[in-house]
Amino acid sequence: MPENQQQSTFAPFLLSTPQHSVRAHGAMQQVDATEALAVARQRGSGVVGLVPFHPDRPAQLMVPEHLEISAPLAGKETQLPQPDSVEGIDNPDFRAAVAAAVARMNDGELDKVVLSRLLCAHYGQGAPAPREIFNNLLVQQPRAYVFSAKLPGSDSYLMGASPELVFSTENSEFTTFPLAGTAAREAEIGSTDDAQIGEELMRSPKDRAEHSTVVDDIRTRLLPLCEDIAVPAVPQLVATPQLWHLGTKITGRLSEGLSSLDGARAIHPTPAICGFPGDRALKLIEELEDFDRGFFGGLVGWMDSRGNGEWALVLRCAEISSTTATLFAGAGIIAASTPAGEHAETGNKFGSFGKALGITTR
Ligand SMILES: C=C(O[C@@H]1C=C(C(=O)O)C=C[C@H]1O)C(=O)O
Repeated sequence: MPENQQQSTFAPFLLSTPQHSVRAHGAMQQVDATEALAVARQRGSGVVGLVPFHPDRPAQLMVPEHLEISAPLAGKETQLPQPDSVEGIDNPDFRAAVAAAVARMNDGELDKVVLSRLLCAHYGQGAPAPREIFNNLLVQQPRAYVFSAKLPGSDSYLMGASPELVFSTENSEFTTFPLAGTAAREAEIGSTDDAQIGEELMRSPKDRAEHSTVVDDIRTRLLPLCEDIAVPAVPQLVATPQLWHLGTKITGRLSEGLSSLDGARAIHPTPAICGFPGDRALKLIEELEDFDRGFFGGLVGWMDSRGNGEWALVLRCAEISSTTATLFAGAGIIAASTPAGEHAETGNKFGSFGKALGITTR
């Protein structure tokens, strides 16, 4: 099948987690957040979609004709053709932005900001088919929220393998599992050295400070919306095939009448992807980043007609057009951050999507 036909038959929305997969079929009705559940109920379906990073921008939510929930999707790994060039491996502007952010923190303006950058792979002969990239992600990132969504008004797809759950509910029980604090798994996976890198991350004052800023803010924002909440005092180590993260699994009971999307939007964007205080971090991101995040750093997910579902952070992702793959990666900056360190961290984060494409990212 010619590549463009293959792209057009790829599902408009797919999400596969270690527990199940969610696939949208048939015509998609665009809805706004206030009417989404009523429409889903009326059509005997659910809601799928994306919420942008910027809290003031409209969400891209759909009620599909059918919503199929089944077993996790299995992929098949393929080696993809190499791009002609990759732009952004070294990004001096990003290092300068980190230095500027650190100066603002030393002036007492804010505690944390997440700054991100792009890596663009150019394919003169046409980018690999979204289906093939998606299959590689499924095989390579088996514990992630692997997602693909067709972007509104274009032939491009946003896809990725996110390790981070922003909010899920099952009846009124909720879970949010923020990650913040990162180390590259540079030693052989499962070796003593690998474990030691994780332990060092657990003991790192810089990463623990970055992490508690996130957990404290999420607790503050959720308290008015829930009946009870349990926040572990100490984070745990969370592994992806490429990285160690600090993570805290927060659980509780949401007040009656609130959906999984209500919960997710109450804490989005968390300081794991924006910063603290949120309004100052958002302004600084707009000042220091030279591109529009769009859905990067937003939410991707689904819910059933009763509002139960799950919303993951749009991370470790790329936008795939007919001739390019644009990868996104960010890192939490605090006063103790260094430009070279955060540049290396974002290079490592590109690596998870980079593996699916078979490209070097640092
Ligand atoms: C911003 C990204 O990741 C986020 C930032 C992290 C950090 O700064 O340590 C860790 C996990 C994510 O919350 C990304 O992957 O692009």
